[in-house]
Amino acid sequence: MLQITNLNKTYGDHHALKGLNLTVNKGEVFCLLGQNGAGKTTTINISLGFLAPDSGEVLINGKKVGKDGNDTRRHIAYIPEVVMLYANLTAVENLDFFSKLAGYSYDRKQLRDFLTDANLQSEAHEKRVGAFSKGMRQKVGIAIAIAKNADVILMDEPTSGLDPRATDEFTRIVKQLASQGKSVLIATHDIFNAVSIGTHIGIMKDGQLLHVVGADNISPEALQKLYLETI
Ligand SMILES: Nc1ncnc2c1ncn2[C@@H]1O[C@H](COP(=O)(O)OP(=O)(O)OP(=O)(O)O)[C@@H](O)[C@H]1O
Repeated sequence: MLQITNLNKTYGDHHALKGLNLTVNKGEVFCLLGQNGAGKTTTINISLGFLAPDSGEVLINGKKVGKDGNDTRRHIAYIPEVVMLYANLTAVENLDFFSKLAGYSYDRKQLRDFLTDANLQSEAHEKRVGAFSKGMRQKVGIAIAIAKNADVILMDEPTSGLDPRATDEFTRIVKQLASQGKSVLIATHDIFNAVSIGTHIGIMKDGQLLHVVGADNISPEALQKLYLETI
């Protein structure tokens, strides 16, 4: 579970987060929409412990990011827009490397099973990732999150540059992760995908969350209208 309470962050005299409150319970997918500069990446970076807030706190399963750093890092995974992997290593080797960094050691079959769970086709498991598409790299990133047994998964712009089929596949995997009890926070500009992938959708402007809607209660058209009226 991810709980963000009254988070404030300034860069010089720019107030990037203004008392942000946001909760992602187990099994929820929270899509955070907002213009460039709304504060989405700042929120993710503070949640990961990369940046310290001026005030407020982020709790991962009840433990405070920063203060209980080792406890929170173990339970959180981050999938950036472009997943950074070692080009000369295979998918299995990359997964092995990043799993070991997180303190887990798996045999080859377990590693391949995680890649299969992330929907990476088996022919790609033993191939070097240098030539992988964005969608394939993302699947390795998801396999890393699964292998790490992260309860909270943060994603930045996961569907930008994915073709419709890859977006559909990605949507199914995220729903599966949520059905297993993960809490997923996705920063995105993709309004249509937010409605299909999210359980909740938040619209952020100038460091504040101005609306939170349940994805079941809104059509893509209505969300687009609300978004354009808000930002
Ligand atoms: N290191 C920094 N130094 C100064 N200002 C920053 C820094 N990082 C972010 N900002 C400013 O803080 C505000 C929020 O930025 P942030 O990157 O969190 O927004 P965002 O919603 O993620 O935008 P995008 O959709 O472009 O990724 C912006 O006005 C940005 O210019």
